[in-house]
Amino acid sequence: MPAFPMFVDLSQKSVLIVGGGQIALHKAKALEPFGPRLFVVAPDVDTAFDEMPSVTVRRKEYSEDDLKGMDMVVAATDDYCLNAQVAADAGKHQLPVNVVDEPDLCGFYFGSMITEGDLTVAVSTDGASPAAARELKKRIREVLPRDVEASLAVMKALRPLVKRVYPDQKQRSRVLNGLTKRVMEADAVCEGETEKK
Ligand SMILES: C[C@@]1(CC(=O)O)C2=NC(=C\c3[nH]c(c(CCC(=O)O)c3CC(=O)O)Cc3[nH]c(c(CC(=O)O)c3CCC(=O)O)/C=C3\N/C(=C\2)[C@@H](CCC(=O)O)[C@]3(C)CC(=O)O)/[C@H]1CCC(=O)O
Ligand SMILES: NC(=O)c1ccc[n+]([C@@H]2O[C@H](COP(=O)([O-])OP(=O)(O)OC[C@H]3O[C@@H](n4cnc5c(N)ncnc54)[C@H](O)[C@@H]3O)[C@@H](O)[C@H]2O)c1
Repeated sequence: MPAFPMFVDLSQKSVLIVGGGQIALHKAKALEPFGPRLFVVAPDVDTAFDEMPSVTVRRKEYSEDDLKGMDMVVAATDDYCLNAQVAADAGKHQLPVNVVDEPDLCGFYFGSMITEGDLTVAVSTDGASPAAARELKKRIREVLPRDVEASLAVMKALRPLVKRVYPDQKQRSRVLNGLTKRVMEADAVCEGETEKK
């Protein structure tokens, strides 16, 4: 059964990452744009974590106490038994857990993600093929308008005004759909002009 893609507000949330190597760092970088407080616990922690303001490092071995105050957990050590223990502890505390590369121990998966301003595209193959998820993400990125971030910023600014001017929901929906197409087309035209120069 495929997993449901739930877009969760992680700002003000605390995420524990157990493990401080390359894979833990990759997970931290994937989470960072979504604004959570990140806590990394491991005896050996990659120095790149020190450059990340949202990260608090605990240089020590994991213990169940580390779960206190957490909203979500990622197990990314190189020790399968420890990762399984983290998953079991998280279950006990009813915390959602991801164990890297171990779908059977996961309560949630990471998707293959594109983030551009307010846009998030996440591709999941439900673990069938992470390589295919990566390839599909690349292809999707190619068909996105180059300035999608700006288009969304314009639509976000216009939306309250349109809501005020068009109290009728159906009419408002038509106007917003029409405006969206025009804004995205205008971006495409500007892009062409920039390329000609
Ligand atoms: C999103 C991303 C991680 C991220 O970016 O954070 C991610 N895997 C990525 C890459 C990737 N992972 C692997 C390869 C090698 C090629 C291949 O195996 O296909 C590549 C490709 C590469 O590196 O080129 C190996 C691998 N991964 C899992 C297994 C276990 C198994 O298959 O049983 C194995 C085999 C280990 C072994 O061989 O022993 C399992 C999972 N990997 C997932 C996510 C979840 C399901 C995602 C989905 O729905 O498809 C899930 C279920 C759990 C999780 O980890 O969350 C990133 C997306 C691509 C991107 O955007 O770069
Ligand atoms: N590096 C890759 O490209 C890659 C790719 C796919 C899967 N993986 C898998 O992901 C896992 C992590 O890979 P990595 O490259 O980040 O490993 P790594 O060896 O760089 O890091 C392992 C981390 O686990 C920590 N750790 C060990 N015992 C601990 C304990 N008791 N408490 C807390 N932390 C502890 C270590 O301190 C270290 O920070 C491995 O199982 C690996 O097989 C790695």
